[in-house]
Amino acid sequence: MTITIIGAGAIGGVIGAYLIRSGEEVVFIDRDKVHVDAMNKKGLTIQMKDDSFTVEAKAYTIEEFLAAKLPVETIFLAVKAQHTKEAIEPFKPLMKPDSYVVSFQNGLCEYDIAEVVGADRTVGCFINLFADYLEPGKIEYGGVGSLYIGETDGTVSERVLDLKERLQGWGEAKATDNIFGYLWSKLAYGAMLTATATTNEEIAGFFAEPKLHPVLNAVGTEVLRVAEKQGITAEPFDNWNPALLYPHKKEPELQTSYFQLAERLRGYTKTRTGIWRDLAVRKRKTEVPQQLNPVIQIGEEHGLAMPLTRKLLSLIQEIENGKREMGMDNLRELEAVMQESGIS
Ligand SMILES: NC(=O)C1=CN([C@@H]2O[C@H](COP(=O)(O)OP(=O)(O)OC[C@H]3O[C@@H](n4cnc5c(N)ncnc54)[C@H](OP(=O)(O)O)[C@@H]3O)[C@@H](O)[C@H]2O)C=CC1
Ligand SMILES: CC(C)(CO)C(=O)C(=O)O
Repeated sequence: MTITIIGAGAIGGVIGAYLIRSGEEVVFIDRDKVHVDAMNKKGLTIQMKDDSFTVEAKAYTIEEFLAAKLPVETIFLAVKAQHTKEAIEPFKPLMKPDSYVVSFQNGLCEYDIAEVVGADRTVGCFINLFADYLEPGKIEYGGVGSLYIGETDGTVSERVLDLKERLQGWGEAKATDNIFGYLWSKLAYGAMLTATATTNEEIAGFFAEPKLHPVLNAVGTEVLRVAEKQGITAEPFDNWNPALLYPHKKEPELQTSYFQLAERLRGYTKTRTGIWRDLAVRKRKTEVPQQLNPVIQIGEEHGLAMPLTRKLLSLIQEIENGKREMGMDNLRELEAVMQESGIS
């Protein structure tokens, strides 16, 4: 069965290249024609710390793919959250009755996908590897992380087990009956990482510095409260264990886990978030509103004021709009909101 990857950037590129290498039939669709042409001409290169490999790749722009009238079977969606719906819509008419879309994204994109193709054709995925698009035809695989596949209704279906097997070509993918537990846990962790992206500092330094832990804790706690209200059990992964932070902070284990996380991140060649990269390098809008607005909205529905998440979103949007510089002063503003709110 062909895997059609929509969005051949950091995540789509890494997953696709490994699957091609393991013998899967993979087709890439990306809106960046220069990248598409480079992949077709010289293959797709995955650059790691001490190694690299190149695979032959079949890639199309959206228009080229639609003109070729190729069928679509399994779709892996790996665009930034704000492009979710527009990325799938053109391909919906090409999907077969048993085709489905897997979200290789951060956030709660599964809900957006379900609105386009239906909940029964949407499969959830949590991914925590670290990667960056470097140049046309070249992706940096900057650090290995977990990958879980699961149905949004919590069942472990045949297609989930099949995907898990096929993804072994990338690495140790696992099936889960609690995909939203991973996605909400990543939303909390991701909000903490988003706070780091308001500065120019590396992520590892935040987890290594105890003075910065209170503000990270407050940002993570606010999201985990919403998850709890939703009846979600947030899952641990890759040295991040939400149960050490919320509902009751468990020290000294929490601090020890942050030091371990810092150690893990120091081994990665990708040292900052994709959000930081969009702001500082690629100079474009981030996916932060698509990730944080739903959390704020759901939090408010539960009667939570969400001051830290709101402040974080406004900091990022002001940086996007050129109204604010990146820097540690932004963290100080977040700390002030933390103190006012009493959240720790
Ligand atoms: N990078 C990472 O380490 C991690 C990323 N994630 C998540 O994975 C998702 C993908 O991120 P990432 O791979 O970093 O993003 P990238 O920007 O590297 O890749 C996305 C690619 O999709 C292309 N694209 C955008 N819109 C469309 C469209 N409508 N049709 C086809 N292609 C399109 C983009 O083109 P253009 O550049 O022109 O917009 C880009 O080439 C995000 O939700 C992110 O949060 C999760 C874990 C780790
Ligand atoms: C920080 C990271 C790598 C965490 O998975 C990420 O999601 C991104 O860079 O977009």
